[in-house]
Amino acid sequence: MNEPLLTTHDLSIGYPTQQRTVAQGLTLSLAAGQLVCLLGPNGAGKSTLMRTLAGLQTPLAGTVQLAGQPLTDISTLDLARRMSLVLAERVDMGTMRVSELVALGRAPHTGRFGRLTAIDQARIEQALTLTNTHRLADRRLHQLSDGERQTVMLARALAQDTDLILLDEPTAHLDLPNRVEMMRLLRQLTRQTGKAILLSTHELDLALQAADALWLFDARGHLAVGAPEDLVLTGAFDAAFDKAGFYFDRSTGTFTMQPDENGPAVRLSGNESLLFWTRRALRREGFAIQDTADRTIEAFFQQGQARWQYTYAGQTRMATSVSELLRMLNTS
Ligand SMILES: Nc1ncnc2c1ncn2[C@@H]1O[C@H](COP(=O)(O)OP(=O)(O)OP(=O)(O)O)[C@@H](O)[C@H]1O
Repeated sequence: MNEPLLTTHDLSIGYPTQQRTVAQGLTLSLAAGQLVCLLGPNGAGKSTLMRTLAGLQTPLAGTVQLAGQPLTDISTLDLARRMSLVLAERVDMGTMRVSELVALGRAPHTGRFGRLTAIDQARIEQALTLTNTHRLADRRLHQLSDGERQTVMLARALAQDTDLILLDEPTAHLDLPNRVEMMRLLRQLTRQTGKAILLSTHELDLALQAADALWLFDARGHLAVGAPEDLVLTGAFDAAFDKAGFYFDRSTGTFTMQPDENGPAVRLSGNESLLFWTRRALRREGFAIQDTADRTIEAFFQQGQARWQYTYAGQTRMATSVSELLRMLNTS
């Protein structure tokens, strides 16, 4: 494990004027080269922790240290050279061009007159290339979609070229392929450049796949820390998002709606890929799936076409789609 870059000791976070403690006793560590995802239900404390780690909010108690140095001892300029922050809130940048915004990422490095050197230009180029935002460089910020703006904000943070990057919900406005791409890029950055990245997200599935570690808040402000798989296997993951009506299916790693199971029981066998989707449909419709049931369904492929053979009370019928199968079950 690399040296810790960001550490907290017995940290309490919250809002003193409202007498609101969001979480306490947080002793955390983020190492160089690590991608950590901060997860938790709405209102658990993710943004509050992010802002406190970035020095935008004063801790109620305890300390935050960057490479062993208390955050409070680091000047604003030095902090900007070592830590970049992308917040979820939309910032009104007026008519600034994308290329100008990304160049602003170099401000902590460019000295009094803000003149860009060849190194600064190279970092800006690299940030635009990595985030695939070259094509937007001449556009004005108010002409971007929310997802494009989010990616451009990451480009600015990359141009800042800090060892530590904090991102509050960087995938919030992205479509699925771009969410996956963003996670892949962040993971690649930690691997190739040794940067430490902490991001808060509601993308549980992607976080489980991409993160080296999770910091997982539950609704009461308790924080569990560990490898994604360990937090799933210990039950911490289910518990953090515990709510009536759905459950975390450990065999697929997804949250699933709790089935009503008020319909008759069926026995299901056959081709694995068909079984997965047939099971989903049966559960949604309230059928219980049991190995001892009288109603049996065999799912298989015949000349490349999916088929479901349904047998009940000595009668066998063949369905050519899931919806046809459901109709048969609901009428017999
Ligand atoms: N300025 C504030 N003053 C007082 N309480 C606040 C303030 N901002 C947030 N809170 C409260 O602090 C708690 C944590 O909020 P926070 O925004 O950190 O949660 P979050 O995990 O980021 O939520 P979400 O997933 O909804 O973005 C919530 O109960 C919230 O109501």
